[in-house]
Amino acid sequence: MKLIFHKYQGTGNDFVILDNRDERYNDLNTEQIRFLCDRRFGIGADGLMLLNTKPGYDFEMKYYNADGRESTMCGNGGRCLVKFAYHQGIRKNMYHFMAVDGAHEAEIDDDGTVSLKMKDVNGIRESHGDFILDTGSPHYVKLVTDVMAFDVYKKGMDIRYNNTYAKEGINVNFVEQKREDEIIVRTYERGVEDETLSCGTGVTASALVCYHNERGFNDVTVLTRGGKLSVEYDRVDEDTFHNVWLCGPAEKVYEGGIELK
Ligand SMILES: N[C@@H](CCC[C@H](N)C(=O)O)C(=O)O
Repeated sequence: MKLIFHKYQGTGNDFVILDNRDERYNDLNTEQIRFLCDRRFGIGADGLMLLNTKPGYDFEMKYYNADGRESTMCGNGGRCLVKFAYHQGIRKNMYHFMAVDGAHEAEIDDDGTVSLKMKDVNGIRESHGDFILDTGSPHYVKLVTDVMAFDVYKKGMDIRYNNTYAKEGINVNFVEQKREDEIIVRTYERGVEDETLSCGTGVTASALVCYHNERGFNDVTVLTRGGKLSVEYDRVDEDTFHNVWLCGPAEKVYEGGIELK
């Protein structure tokens, strides 16, 4: 079978996207998705998404990690899928789409920036001075100094595979506070089982942990190895966050065809 794919990236978090509105890719299996995401034998990507139809919404997002398994929400993926929908002719002032963690809104600015409304967050758990929260995907956040010199792969893997998280997995973020409203984040991603250049739900989790206004509106600039994002939100109380928006670039890289066995 010849498969037509589209490659997108959001701050270096890269994705294979398939237009599945006619359901032609419904039967893709784990092995095939893993092959498509393989950087040596396939196209290469951190994850794969299907653009599906969904009654009552502009579209549905289905997300798979590079290991071929369907996973939880992907923030950068969601932003890339909105840009893809726009390029496929789905033109809206405000997009409404369904994902695994519920309904999302998104908009595209004149400069191409894609802003995605994330789910409300209710609850941050503290453990040994680190933080655990769910921003659509599960995240572990650890504050460190000199994050660019940090061994993200080794330390991330140690946490992701410890007894507590080994079975379900968790994404692990290492965060350096640069200024009151600016942080640097590096993430070890579950399902990729490596550091990625950026992780949207991880950036969001890190920004919620690093609030600067005790209550009300916060706007945090987040630097990743793949570029700059911003996270805006209202801090309702200690661990309740509403109106959480993840904003940044999402670009088409190329499109092509590949033979599937
Ligand atoms: N890169 C994503 C997160 C994708 C899901 C994650 N790997 C998981 O399995 O939890 C993002 O931008 O949020």
